[in-house]
Amino acid sequence: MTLMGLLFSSRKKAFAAVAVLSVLSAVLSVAVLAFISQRLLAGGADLPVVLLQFVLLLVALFVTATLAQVTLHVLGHRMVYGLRRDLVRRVLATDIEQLEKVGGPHLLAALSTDLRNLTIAFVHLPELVYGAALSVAALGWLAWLAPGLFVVTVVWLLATAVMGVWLVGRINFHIGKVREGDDHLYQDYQAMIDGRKELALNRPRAARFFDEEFDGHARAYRDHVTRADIYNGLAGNMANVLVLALIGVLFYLAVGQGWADANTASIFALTILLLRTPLIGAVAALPTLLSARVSLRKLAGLQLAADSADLLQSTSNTLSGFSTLSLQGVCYHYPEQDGAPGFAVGPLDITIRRGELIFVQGGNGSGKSTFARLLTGLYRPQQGELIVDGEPVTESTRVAFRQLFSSVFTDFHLFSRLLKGDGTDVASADVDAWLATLGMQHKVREQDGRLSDIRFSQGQRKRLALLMAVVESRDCLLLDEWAADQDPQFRQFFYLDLLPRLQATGKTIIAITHDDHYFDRADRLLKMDAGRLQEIDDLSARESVQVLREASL
Ligand SMILES: Nc1ncnc2c1ncn2[C@@H]1O[C@H](COP(=O)(O)OP(=O)(O)OP(=O)(O)O)[C@@H](O)[C@H]1O
Repeated sequence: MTLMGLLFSSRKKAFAAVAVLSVLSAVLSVAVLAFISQRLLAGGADLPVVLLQFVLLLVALFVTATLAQVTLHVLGHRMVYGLRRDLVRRVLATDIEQLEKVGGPHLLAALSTDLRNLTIAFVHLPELVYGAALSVAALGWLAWLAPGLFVVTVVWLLATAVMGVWLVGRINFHIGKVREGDDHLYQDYQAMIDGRKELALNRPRAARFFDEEFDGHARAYRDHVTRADIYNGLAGNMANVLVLALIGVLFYLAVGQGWADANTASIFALTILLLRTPLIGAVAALPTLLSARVSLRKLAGLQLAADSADLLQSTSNTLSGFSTLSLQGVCYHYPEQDGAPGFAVGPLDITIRRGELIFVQGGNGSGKSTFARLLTGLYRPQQGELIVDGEPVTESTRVAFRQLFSSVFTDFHLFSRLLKGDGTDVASADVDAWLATLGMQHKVREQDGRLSDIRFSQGQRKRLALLMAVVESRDCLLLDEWAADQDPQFRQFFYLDLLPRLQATGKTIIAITHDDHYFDRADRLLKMDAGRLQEIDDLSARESVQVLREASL
């Protein structure tokens, strides 16, 4: 969609008002010129009246031009605000598979660079709209004054525009590269922030990262943005010189060749000088408009979910109270990379009964976390089905299905806001009780529905993430290697005391774990191996897993 289309589609009436006001102020600008040439310069006895009319004309011009610009500015910034809201809502509604495909740095670049480009373009839009209206009004007047000179003017301006097309193509090319450069730079910033410890400990790595990755991208960005600006400057200068040349040509044709009198030629010159400012302004605004066009394309390329009114309304847990939850023939392939096939999981067949405590074990990279993402509905099975109490999960029930789960994944994010699963506030007493259970009561407290602090060690942050998950009071709790960062005492407390306590409240618990000492605490033990799931159903087999594991250590 174009900028104008975007603006027009959402607020038709306001846009129409701006257009009318712009045309009116442009007509008034030309009227001021006409008044100067026809009335003021003519002189006469009624000068006070003429001056009063002149002042009134100027006041009318000031009011309409200001109204047009203010309305367009307000409209433009509202538009950007709406776009920002839509974009964030759509990101929140988009499946994590797509978000992972796009990647964090690209999303950040879209949310910052693309929105900024659109904002800047909207700031320049008033000049363009006004310039276009002024050009039409001024050319109309010139056509009425001297048709011959008008035709020359139009042909000259069109020839200028045709010459400008090549330059616009070059500017557009470099603007596209600048936007790609933004994506690379965001990737570098992300690596620099996430890898701060590694880079601080290894200065040679930091130096090579700076020279080979960041600096290369920053230089490419600099070169493209410089070229875009040079071509733009060239376009501006060319427009300026050709417009001035046009004045010379018009004077020559009028006075030299007798096409019109000197007075008409002067009026043409005055009018073209009046047009020069918006014309140069339009050329100067070109890169911002081209950037906005590239940004609109980039935003469309993210393939985010469509926005809809009920997107963020809290989903009632319509599937609450399930008896069984099954995966039937569920398969999932990661996309291939550099010609190599992606990792494949499945077919997975498993039925989980309400209230069970299930452990999932398996080697690194065997597919446990992928299984967890499929089970929780975060990944869409490419084959097979999720089934709740005999009913397949469909597109319309997928979001509700996800609301069955609370989770602590290995790459969890710790929010400070405490919320129940239905989006309501958590009772302070519950939070305090859980803080005490998790041994965090002296470190952090609940304050206005938030945790007073979240800057803790990884093990402590995981305890708070568990607190967040349990106060949600959802039916199922999924924990991905939760105990891996806990000290031995708390790990023991977790397996022997906390999990049974949570299970006693009716929760179904699926815990991915390598802690084979506690495998016998689960109702069921599942093993993931090269993307296939098998159930280890007798204790002796569980012990053999344990013995094998100990032997391999
Ligand atoms: N985002 C991704 N894109 C492509 N492939 C992926 C992605 N995430 C995981 N994989 C592939 O899937 C395989 C299984 O990953 P998964 O995270 O499910 O393993 P895991 O059993 O949880 O491992 P670990 O015990 O090390 O956490 C990985 O070896 C990797 O090849």
